[in-house]
Amino acid sequence: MDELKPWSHAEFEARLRAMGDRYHIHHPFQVMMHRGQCTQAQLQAWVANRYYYQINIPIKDAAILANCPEREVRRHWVQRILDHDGYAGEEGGIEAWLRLGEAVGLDRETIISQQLVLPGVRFAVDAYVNFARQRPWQEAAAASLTELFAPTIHQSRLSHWPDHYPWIEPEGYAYFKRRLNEAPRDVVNGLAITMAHFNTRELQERAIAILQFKLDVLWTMVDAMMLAYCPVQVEGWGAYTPMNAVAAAGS
Ligand SMILES: O=C(O)c1cc(C(=O)O)c2c(n1)C(=O)C(=O)c1cc(C(=O)O)[nH]c1-2
Repeated sequence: MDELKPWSHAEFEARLRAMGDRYHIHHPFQVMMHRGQCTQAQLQAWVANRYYYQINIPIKDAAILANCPEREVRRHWVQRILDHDGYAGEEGGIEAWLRLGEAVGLDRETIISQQLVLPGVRFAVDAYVNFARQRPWQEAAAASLTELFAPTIHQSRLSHWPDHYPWIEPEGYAYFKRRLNEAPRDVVNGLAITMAHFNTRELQERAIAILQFKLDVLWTMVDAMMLAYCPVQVEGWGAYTPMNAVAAAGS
């Protein structure tokens, strides 16, 4: 049987973008957050858990660099590490995330200690880092393409949280503002790599599967948080409390 023809770049990109239907913006925990239905304890728990993602993004990007023999690609990709870690005169995204944590009422030692990070969140984030370590760098670059959908979620937080959660210190919003500038630039670069490398139908379908894997990482993180921080009542059984959720919920 003849091999299927590759999709045109336009069709391939459209198929990648269509996967935004499965982005974590549609997860019930994110929907609750978006509608202003989260308690302060739930928002704090989300920020503390997401910290584990934030600190692992530059480690993931360093793994991509380590696997990439192309200087031109590294010259661009290294900027992602600097965005998060910062450099002289630039505090970086991780510091901005810690300030978001403080703006929602956490103290930075608690966040940095990772004591609130749930096992499910840890497993999901570690799966992403391990993917970047073990797979060809072009595959890991394609996995970053959930960033296609990230500006929408960052913008919705900037637009709605100040009304819904007036107790959040305005200082906390710096992280989301930064990402509005950084993510579109990353996407242009990530898409160019993906278009160039995944150039047969088989490889294009592989790219779709990789993006689904990454969507699953993000979805699984919020699944773990929802189970831990939104009370579930099972008849004849106590409330569900994973090991370290009690301290996080502050109840
Ligand atoms: O708040 C979010 O919903 C969200 C999602 C994602 C994403 O889609 O992976 C990223 C970010 N934020 C983000 O801030 C960020 O720096 C980032 C880097 C990456 C990546 O895969 O390299 N994703 C994301």
